[in-house]
Amino acid sequence: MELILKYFPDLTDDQIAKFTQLEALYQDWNLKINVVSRKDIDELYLRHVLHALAIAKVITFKPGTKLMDVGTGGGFPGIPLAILFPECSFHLVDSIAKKLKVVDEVVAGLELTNVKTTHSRVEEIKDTYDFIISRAVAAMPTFVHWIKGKVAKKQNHELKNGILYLKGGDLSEELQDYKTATIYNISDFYSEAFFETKKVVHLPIKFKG
Ligand SMILES: C[S@@+](CC[C@H](N)C(=O)[O-])C[C@H]1O[C@@H](n2cnc3c(N)ncnc32)[C@H](O)[C@@H]1O
Repeated sequence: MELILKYFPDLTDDQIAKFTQLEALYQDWNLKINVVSRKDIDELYLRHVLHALAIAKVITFKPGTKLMDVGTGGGFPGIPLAILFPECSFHLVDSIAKKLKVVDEVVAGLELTNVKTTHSRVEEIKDTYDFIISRAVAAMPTFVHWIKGKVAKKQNHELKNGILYLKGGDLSEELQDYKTATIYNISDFYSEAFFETKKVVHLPIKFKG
């Protein structure tokens, strides 16, 4: 928990309580349904929570912002961001029901009223969102194809709209066709060695006309 407070010192008591409770909930549920590897559970705050919150170092979502986490798995990056932005709504989607079972239990345990989950492939989702967030799900060309038509046209953010994707490694080849993408090095925000090669990619979605 100290790790989270090191980089997010302005958390409310409620947020601190929720981030603290998160670890026990994941440990408990992971024993029943393995969605997070043993090593990752031992370093939950570093590998999952802080990693997810790197998106909040790139943008502060305004109250009312509508987000979808595509391929949320065990709830990342959606759950930590939903704790940090309680006035925004988060739709967590995954095509594997077992993983969402854990997410549903964690959401219930934390009494997160701003999160809903759907068991579905994202291609089947019909709604639109201000931002689509994701980590480790698909290469950008596939991902952009999947979320076509799912980003809302209204632009009420300095970053406008679009995709915020947590990715690792060298992205130059994967992003070569996306000239409007901005890549943020997470090591500029956090000093832990774990983040050395990790990035947040923002890809705005442009509309014709
Ligand atoms: C490597 S896991 C990443 C999970 C989580 N985002 C994380 O970083 O911990 C990829 C997840 O994407 C989900 N997934 C893959 N293709 C999908 C699709 N088309 N629609 C929804 N979920 C998908 C998988 O079921 C899996 O849970």
